[in-house]
Amino acid sequence: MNLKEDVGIKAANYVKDGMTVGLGTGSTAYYMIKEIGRKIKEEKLNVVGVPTSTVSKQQAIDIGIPIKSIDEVKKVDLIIDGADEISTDYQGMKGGGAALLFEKIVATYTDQVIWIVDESKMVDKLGEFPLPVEVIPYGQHQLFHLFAQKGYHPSFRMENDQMKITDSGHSIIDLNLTQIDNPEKLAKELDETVGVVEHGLFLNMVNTVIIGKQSGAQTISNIR
Ligand SMILES: O=C[C@H](O)[C@H](O)[C@H](O)COP(=O)(O)O
Repeated sequence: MNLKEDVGIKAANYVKDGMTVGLGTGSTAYYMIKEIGRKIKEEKLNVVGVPTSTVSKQQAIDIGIPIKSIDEVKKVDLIIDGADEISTDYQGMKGGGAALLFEKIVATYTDQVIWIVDESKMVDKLGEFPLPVEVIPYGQHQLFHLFAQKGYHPSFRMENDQMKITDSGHSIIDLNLTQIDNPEKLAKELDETVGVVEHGLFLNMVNTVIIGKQSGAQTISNIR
């Protein structure tokens, strides 16, 4: 069974007629977007999608999901998105696909947040996956040194031997932390660091998690 496909399809069932839906990014969200496209075509589902990246936007356009930007809608009813790690207390890390900024903006203005993951993403503590920090290019090497001095083992995100540039023109510094004991403290510290635009800690944000398992998907609702 393709676990990402399974949870993508299950999550699309939360989308009801007339909703405005945040379209997450990544290899799991891909299946959710595909399923919403199918429902529009075959079941005449009537929805508007708010994409969180140029990749999701293009996929939505290609399969006929009507889209609007976050600034063109009054509010978003639901966002369905992937995650890189989810801890046992349902805090998340995102941004492995460099879409964290738009994902966090859309999630912030959304009534209900659903994350879809395969079981490999469930962890005791966040931090094994490198924490993405989106930074303004001006001064980014100073920031890199600052993170190195703090022992955060930074690395610039690369793509085809070039620095990865996000949809909003920023760079990404990944922090190789191994384990994050206090995500709230680290999030606050990064929020207060000049030059940091956003980071991949998505704390106290998710309402529902759908976990793909070989034995059958598990849905955890009413998280907050
Ligand atoms: O920037 C990318 C997003 O945060 C993704 O949702 C996250 O990286 C998970 O992606 P995937 O489903 O491909 O593992």
